[in-house]
Amino acid sequence: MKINRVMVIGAGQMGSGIAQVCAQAGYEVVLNDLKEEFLERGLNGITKNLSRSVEKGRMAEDEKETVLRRLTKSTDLQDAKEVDIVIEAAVENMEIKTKIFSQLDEIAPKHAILASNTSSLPITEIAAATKRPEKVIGMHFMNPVPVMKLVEIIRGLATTDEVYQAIEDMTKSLSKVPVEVEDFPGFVSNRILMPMINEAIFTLYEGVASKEAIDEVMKLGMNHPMGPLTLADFIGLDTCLYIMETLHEGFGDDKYRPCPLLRKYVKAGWLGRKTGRGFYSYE
Ligand SMILES: CC(=O)CC(=O)SCCNC(=O)CCNC(=O)[C@H](O)C(C)(C)COP(=O)(O)OP(=O)(O)OC[C@H]1O[C@@H](n2cnc3c(N)ncnc32)[C@H](O)[C@@H]1OP(=O)(O)O
Ligand SMILES: NC(=O)C1=CN([C@@H]2O[C@H](COP(=O)(O)OP(=O)(O)OC[C@H]3O[C@@H](n4cnc5c(N)ncnc54)[C@H](OP(=O)(O)O)[C@@H]3O)[C@@H](O)[C@H]2O)C=CC1
Repeated sequence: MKINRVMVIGAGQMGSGIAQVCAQAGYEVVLNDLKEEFLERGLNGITKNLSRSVEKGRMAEDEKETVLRRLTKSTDLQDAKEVDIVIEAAVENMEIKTKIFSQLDEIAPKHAILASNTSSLPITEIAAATKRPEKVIGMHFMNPVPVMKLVEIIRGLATTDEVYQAIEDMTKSLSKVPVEVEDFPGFVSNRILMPMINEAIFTLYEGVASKEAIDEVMKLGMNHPMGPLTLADFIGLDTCLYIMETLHEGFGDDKYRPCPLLRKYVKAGWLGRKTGRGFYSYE
């Protein structure tokens, strides 16, 4: 299965990172979002990353221009007509994702793979919104995409070996390391990471320590590159809450109950770094 043309849906922090690494690996990339301004923001981020690589002498200026030329903007899903794979990285919401997948199923060529970068939602349920569940798969990148090596690959119940192999090959072509996991809520990464972050928020909520102290303990004591509250801000508190809700509902176990403080911050619109305020302020 030959993949040349890629559509990435969602030009947020994940979608723009995925578009960047795909373009750097030589794929033609259509980056789709609802509005032109989100695409501009995503492309500005990509340009900044590439410029930093040029400044550091890791990339030539003409290579940067070549990479940028491989990226096309789109605000119309109809642009999926000529791609070999779509990687969806819109918000972590089942209703939105299933709507996108059922539309893509009508638009994308028959041979096209429909992949989701979902952090936690069941791939089998997303696949059921299409008439090609055998070509639907989870391709879960980590944030920041240009830096992190892992891609978790999740098969839905109907995903074929051929489609799995194509995604594994593509992951390697992006200089990333594929790890296969089964389709259960949160997969492996967020089943382990997100309860740790949620517990850090409970620790703050219960007044056990200040936010700085909690982060310092995990950074200096456990050698984590970022403390859990800084990491939550980095991921996005809305995304953290969606993931906890998926774990809570999916396993029906109260050990996954989202911390009320997390809910409160999301209700306030304090979503972390992307909105300028979360547990910390970024203005
Ligand atoms: C929620 C989910 O579904 C799954 C997830 O993704 S969970 C989140 C997983 N990610 C993590 O846990 C990240 C934890 N944090 C880290 O690993 C590090 O703090 C970090 C890599 C983000 C930054 O590292 P740092 O050493 O503190 O900072 P810094 O020196 O500025 O950056 C290191 C390198 O990363 C690059 N980098 C940092 N942020 C970047 C970004 N957003 N985009 C591109 N490159 C970035 C820098 O340019 C730098 O590159 P060079 O060394 O080659 O110059
Ligand atoms: N943040 C992280 O660390 C990680 C996140 N993920 C997953 O990646 C996905 C995206 O997360 P992230 O990039 O952080 O989120 P962001 O909020 O940064 O970006 C999401 C983007 O998708 C756009 N969008 C929403 N609905 C649609 C739609 N119907 N069609 C096209 N674009 C749409 C949003 O626009 P608008 O602003 O208008 O809503 C926004 O620009 C989620 O599923 C998340 O769980 C996976 C790994 C790590």
